[in-house]
Amino acid sequence: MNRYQDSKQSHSQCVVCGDAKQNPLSLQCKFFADGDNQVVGYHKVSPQLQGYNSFLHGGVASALVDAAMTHCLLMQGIKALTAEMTIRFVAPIKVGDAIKIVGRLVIQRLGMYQLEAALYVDNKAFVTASAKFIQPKSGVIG
Ligand SMILES: CCCCCCCC(=O)SCCNC(=O)CCNC(=O)[C@H](O)C(C)(C)COP(=O)(O)OP(=O)(O)OC[C@H]1O[C@@H](n2cnc3c(N)ncnc32)[C@H](O)[C@@H]1OP(=O)(O)O
Repeated sequence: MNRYQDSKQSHSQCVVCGDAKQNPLSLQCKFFADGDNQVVGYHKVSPQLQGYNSFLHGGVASALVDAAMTHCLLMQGIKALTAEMTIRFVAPIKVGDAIKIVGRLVIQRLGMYQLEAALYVDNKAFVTASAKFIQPKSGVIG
C-alpha cells in the first residue's frame, strides 16, 4: 500500500471523495496524480448540487477545489488542514456540466503549503482558487 492509499482511512467518510457505502451523500469524486505536484478529478454536476436554479452551488464548487488541493498533498503523504482559501467564481457552472478539477502544489515551507486549484468546463476555468494549508502541530487528523 502506498502513502496515498494509506491516507484514505483519514477521510473515508468524506462528503466529496468518500465511498458511497461509508457516506451515501458523498459526491464520490476520484482524484489521480498528474505529474509530481498536480492532481486531476472529474465530476458531472447533478441537480442535487444546485444553488440558484440550474447553477452549481458556490459552496459545493469551493468544496471541490478544496478537496483537489487536499488530495494533492495526500499524494505526497502530507495531511494538512485548509487554513485560508481565496476563490474566484469566474462564470456559472450549470447542472449537467462535466467538470475537470485540477489541484496543484505551488510552494511548501516548514509545514505550510500554498496550493492552487481550478474547475474547468470545456477547457475554460470557471472557478479558480488559491489556498494555504497548515500541518497541525498535534496529530488531529486521523
Ligand atoms: C480529501 C479529504 C479531506 C478533505 C478535507 C478538505 C480540507 C479541509 O476541509 S480541512 C477543514 C477545514 N480547516 C480547518 O478546520 C482548520 C482549522 N484551523 C486550525 O486547526 C488551525 O488554525 C491551523 C492548524 C490551521 C493552524 O493552527 P496551528 O498549527 O496551531 O498554527 P498557529 O500556531 O496558530 O500558527 C502557525 C503559523 O501559521 C500561521 N497561520 C495560522 N493560521 C493561519 C491562517 N489561517 N492563514 C495564514 N497563516 C496562518 C500563523 O501566523 C503562524 O505563523 P508563524 O509561525 O510565522 O507565526
